[in-house]
Amino acid sequence: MSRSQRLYDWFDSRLDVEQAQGFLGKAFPAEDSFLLGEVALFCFLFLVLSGVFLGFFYEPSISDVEYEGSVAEFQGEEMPEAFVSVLHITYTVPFGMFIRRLHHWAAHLFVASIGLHMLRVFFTGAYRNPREPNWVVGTALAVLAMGAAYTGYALPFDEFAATATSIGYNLTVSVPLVGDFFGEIVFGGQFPTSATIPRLYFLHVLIIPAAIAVGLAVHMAILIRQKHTEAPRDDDVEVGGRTVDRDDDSVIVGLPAVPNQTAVSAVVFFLTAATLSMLAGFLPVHNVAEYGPNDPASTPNLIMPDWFLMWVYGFLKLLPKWFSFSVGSIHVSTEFIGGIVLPGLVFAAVLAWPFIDRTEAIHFTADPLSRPRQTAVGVAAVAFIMIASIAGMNNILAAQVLGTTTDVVNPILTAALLGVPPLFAAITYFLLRDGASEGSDEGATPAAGGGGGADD
Ligand code: HEM
Repeated sequence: MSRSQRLYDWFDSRLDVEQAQGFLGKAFPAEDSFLLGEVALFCFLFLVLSGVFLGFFYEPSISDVEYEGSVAEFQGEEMPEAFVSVLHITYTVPFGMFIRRLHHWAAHLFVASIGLHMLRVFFTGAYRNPREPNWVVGTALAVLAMGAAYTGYALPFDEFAATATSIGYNLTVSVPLVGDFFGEIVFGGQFPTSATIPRLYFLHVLIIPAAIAVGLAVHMAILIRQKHTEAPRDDDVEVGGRTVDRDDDSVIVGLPAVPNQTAVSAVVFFLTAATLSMLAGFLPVHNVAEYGPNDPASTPNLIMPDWFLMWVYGFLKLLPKWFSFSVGSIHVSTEFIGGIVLPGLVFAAVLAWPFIDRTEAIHFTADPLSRPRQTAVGVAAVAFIMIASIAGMNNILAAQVLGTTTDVVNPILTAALLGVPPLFAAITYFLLRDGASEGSDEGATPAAGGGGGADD
């Protein structure tokens, strides 16, 4: 008996590997866009690993300490400990700057890949019956990912990031009746108190990652239970000596999980690692030494959230200040409407979508070109978020691009936000209408091809 066979038998007698073989042979459809979810998954892994490294050196406190590090301009100065520890990570700890940058880029790639994954699921109709629950779990994961990035933004406690984070505090306390309570829980009271950074740190390193990990476990469990969607097949497919009918939706045709799909996933893993390493090696991130420690007495000229929250900032910029009212003793402010109500409605619409676009249970994905209505809605939604994001940068657009003031560009941006999405939706609909047979969601998408496995 060979050594490998003996090793196999050793494990088999203890772990019943034989029984797991059915699971290891499960088929995974061979579609490149299905790998976006894996990129998000691997980014989360890199975030946790790099975050653990940073956690060894970061100090979640804003008590003043004397700086004695290698940045000459701060020598001997009393500064918040959180800020000092980030300078220490960046300039003194071996590989500190690299890991800090890697953590930063992994966070951005995480959110970006989630966004693209969500668009893939939307445009191919993979959210439809019976996958609505996974769409809902996914939406929660997207919110948590943004929450993780937001709570991490303020941790260096430099002037720029701390001021941008204070916008979140203002939005939180703007919620009628319960705002102050949540401001106390999340920020430890009036931003920034000595409790603010410890609270944000606690959320950033424990509560939100744990919630993401639980959400991911549920997301993957539902995926395995329901089986992955698959592109419609052109023809019957020969797999492992049996013929699978082109319309047989009880069987998945794809690569066996082990070893083929595992090899593909390994490539995605190493490509993600390589991309993040390249970014961390060559692209600097948020330069804390340049901004200096947070100074509650001053406000930086430019305040900006991260790009993925820019659309929310856009709502805040476009809503006129008079757009607020009172009901009895309850004041409904512009901050509350622009920063909480409107984004809340956007997420409510996202959550509700699979229950609006209702179908019979369906296994195959759809061709976006054969779904004029749904694709038109998707195009309008993307246009809406992009215009709102441009509005979030209205001051840069006005001063640096158009050489004018925000008073001039704001009405144009408001008109664009309300007018362009419906216009794009109408154009998309009319362009696709003739080529698609409405109601037949499965258009002429070419089949994913055979692959090596079939999974009942
Ligand atoms: C932390 C964030 C997320 C991670 C790591 C993640 C990961 C994954 C992975 C690995 C898959 C299987 C491969 C694939 O289809 O790409 C998947 C499938 C799926 N995801 Fe996500 N996902 C996340 C967020 C989301 C979001 C924001 C949505 C939508 C709102 C979503 C909805 C779905 C659905 C419906 C499926 C099943 C698709 C199918 O069967 O074709 N996910 N996810």
